[in-house]
Amino acid sequence: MEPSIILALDFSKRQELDHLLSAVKDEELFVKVGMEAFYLYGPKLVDELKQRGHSVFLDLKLHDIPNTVNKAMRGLAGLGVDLINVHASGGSRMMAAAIEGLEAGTSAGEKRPMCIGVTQLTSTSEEMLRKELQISLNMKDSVVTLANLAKNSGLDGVVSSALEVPMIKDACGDEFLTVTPGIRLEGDLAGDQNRVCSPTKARALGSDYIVVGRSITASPDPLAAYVKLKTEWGMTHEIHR
Ligand SMILES: O=C(O)c1cc(=O)[nH]c(=O)n1[C@@H]1O[C@H](COP(=O)(O)O)[C@@H](O)[C@H]1O
Repeated sequence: MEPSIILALDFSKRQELDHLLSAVKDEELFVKVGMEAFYLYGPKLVDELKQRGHSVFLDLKLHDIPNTVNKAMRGLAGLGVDLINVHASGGSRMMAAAIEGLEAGTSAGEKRPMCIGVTQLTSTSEEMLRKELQISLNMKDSVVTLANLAKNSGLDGVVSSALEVPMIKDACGDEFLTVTPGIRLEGDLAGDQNRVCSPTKARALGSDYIVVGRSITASPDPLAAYVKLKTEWGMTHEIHR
């Protein structure tokens, strides 16, 4: 059973990353390693986090031709991460190839990493969708279309804003995982995020996991921020799968 708050380790300085980890050292953690840290510190960092007993979400948002994604996932599966992602807009063949690659790269007796598809990034607004990306669907319909595509391609869930979770659960079922970034504690700046939500509201909307970066990492007291988040999200909220 892992904690359902995913802490984004978005750092390019190893010292800052270690400082955060030492602030929350007594917590049972589900951490996320994204592009910022992985491109610099790579598989070694993932290995260290696993050695410390943390659950790890490797957030590299793969988006390429099916063959490349398949081969990349074969290698990444060997890192022993718990959760990994692709962009759902890469299409059904790409997503199916990702799952095949993960299965092929997972050693016998081990559990393959759960794989989720990013629907629309939480930094994307309704206006960007329409004007820049020229997508004729509104945000909720676009997110649900991509969630259905991800489900039918064999993925375990999706990344979206918490605001779209009820529609995703209606369309794809309760078991289909929803992982929701764009979480802000009251008073925190949204920054580059457009579709933001508080932890309390995310829980009420039925999110399975919330992803939190700057509300904790940019806080002068990261442990206090993490504990506040845990309280608002609900300490007893656990995922059973
Ligand atoms: O896949 C993700 O994790 C992700 C998808 C998305 O749509 N939006 C999003 O913010 N994220 C990640 O979630 C984290 C959010 O960070 P904060 O905005 O600092 O809480 C970052 O590491 C993003 O890369």
